Amino acid sequence: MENCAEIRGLCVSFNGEEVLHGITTDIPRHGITVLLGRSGSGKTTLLRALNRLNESFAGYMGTGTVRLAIGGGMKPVYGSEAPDLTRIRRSVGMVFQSPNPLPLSLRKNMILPLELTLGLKRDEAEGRMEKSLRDVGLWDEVKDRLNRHAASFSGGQQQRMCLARTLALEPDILLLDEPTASLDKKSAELIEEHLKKLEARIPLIMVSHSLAQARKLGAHFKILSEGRIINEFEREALPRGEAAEVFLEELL
Ligand SMILES: Nc1ncnc2c1ncn2[C@@H]1O[C@H](COP(=O)(O)OP(=O)(O)OP(=O)(O)O)[C@@H](O)[C@H]1O
Repeated sequence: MENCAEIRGLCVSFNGEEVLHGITTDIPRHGITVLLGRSGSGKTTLLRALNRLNESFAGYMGTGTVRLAIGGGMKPVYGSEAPDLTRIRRSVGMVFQSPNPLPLSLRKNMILPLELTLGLKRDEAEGRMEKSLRDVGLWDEVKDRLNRHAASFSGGQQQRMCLARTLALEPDILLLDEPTASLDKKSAELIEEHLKKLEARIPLIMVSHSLAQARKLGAHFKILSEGRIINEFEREALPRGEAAEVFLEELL
């Protein structure tokens, strides 16, 4: 199976305390990979190891290797052979638990990263904005209100905008850290619907606390406990229907 990530002996510590203990795993290119585990098991830290976000925190230390399918081949993300950090962050998009719009209009939220990161001209950026907002089913809802402050939209709309803003940069891999945790059921379902469509286009690696969501979206599952992967399996291993959630719960 083609991989989007190959992780070998990954250890991460903060202030001398090791929180990931030699993780070795492959993440397939196709199908959503879901990271599950109890609170504090290291899911977010593992996700952040992929775009080197752990480095932004005080007291970080890491060893091991991570190779990602970015820029048309498998590339190390740590060490002297790695592309520069800006390039890595652009290639590995991330959507966080709560929407994080810039304190600007929705249009500026979408356009600025395209102009500043990709150097697109205004017309091109506007076109890309529309396409990405359509991808997340938001265009028709917001097209007449693009100059309104991003924070004035609903939480679900803001989160879809954040997803669109990340997708507009055309990342090679998309990381999702509990992307629906702050949303109501209906908004969460909308995001799930769009993630399901995106999986054909881009590798998605997602942390989720919702077993129902994991069952709905996951193709590959990795269960973490105390900084280690303790179980890995494919969708086919899940029992049918809601029994899948009981099965997953028992593994956590
Ligand atoms: N920036 C940081 N500084 C210090 N310790 C950290 C930092 N980030 C994570 N940790 C520690 O690493 C361990 C794993 O945390 P992490 O957030 O990765 O777990 P998680 O499984 O994502 O938890 P949750 O489901 O509650 O979000 C925890 O003990 C946490 O306190």
